[in-house]
Amino acid sequence: MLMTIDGVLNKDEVRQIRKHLDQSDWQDGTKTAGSLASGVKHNQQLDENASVAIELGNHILRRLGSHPLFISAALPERIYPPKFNRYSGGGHYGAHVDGAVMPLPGVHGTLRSDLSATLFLCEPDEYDGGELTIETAFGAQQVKLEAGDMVLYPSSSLHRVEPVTRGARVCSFFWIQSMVRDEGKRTLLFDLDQSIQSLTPRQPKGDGDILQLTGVYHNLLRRWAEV
Ligand SMILES: O=C(O)CCC(=O)C(=O)O
Ligand SMILES: [Fe+2]
Repeated sequence: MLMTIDGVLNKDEVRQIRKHLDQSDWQDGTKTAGSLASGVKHNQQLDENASVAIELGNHILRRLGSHPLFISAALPERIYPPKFNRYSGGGHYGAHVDGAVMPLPGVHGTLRSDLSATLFLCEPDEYDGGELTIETAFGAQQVKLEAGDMVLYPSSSLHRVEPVTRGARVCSFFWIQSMVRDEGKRTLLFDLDQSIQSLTPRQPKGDGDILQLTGVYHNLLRRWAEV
């Protein structure tokens, strides 16, 4: 499932984050390209060990942790510390698939990438090009969101970032290991949860049917979650 999650950050937060990012040292992104991406990556990234990257990343993680739509859709078990990238002057990222298993920086342990995320930190009118093009079963989808909005898509998808021909595209990007690895099962749980959420305010408190549906949700999660 490819979905957008609006308002992960408000415009004030984006402004603050951009103020820090625009003053930061950006490195050539090819330095951190893994074997799957080498040769196709032409962008800039913030050093993931820089204190500014760690602090801004933690702020994004706090916002994600209290975002009901993100939790419902991703069922996160682990989130890679958010990274930051910048494309300008024709910068682009050719077609690739993200690595399946990544070492987590700073700790012993790894993350299996089930979902990939891009959180936009600039408005669409600040740059030309730069669409995130994701191949899906229904054809290629082009994504270019407002600042503060985020796209979530399966890490198994072939994707690319189109050349930025004017201005600069600044984003945060990261990966999520979900409690529910299987995309189809995760989508069923998301649909069930969203239906329960929309029915709940319309029914009397303690309604037996909603209670039963909520039980079904948790019992499916109990069967499918790997924690
Ligand atoms: O910049 C983006 O939106 C995606 C970046 C990306 O695909 C990656 O770093 O693997
Ligand atoms: Fe990628």
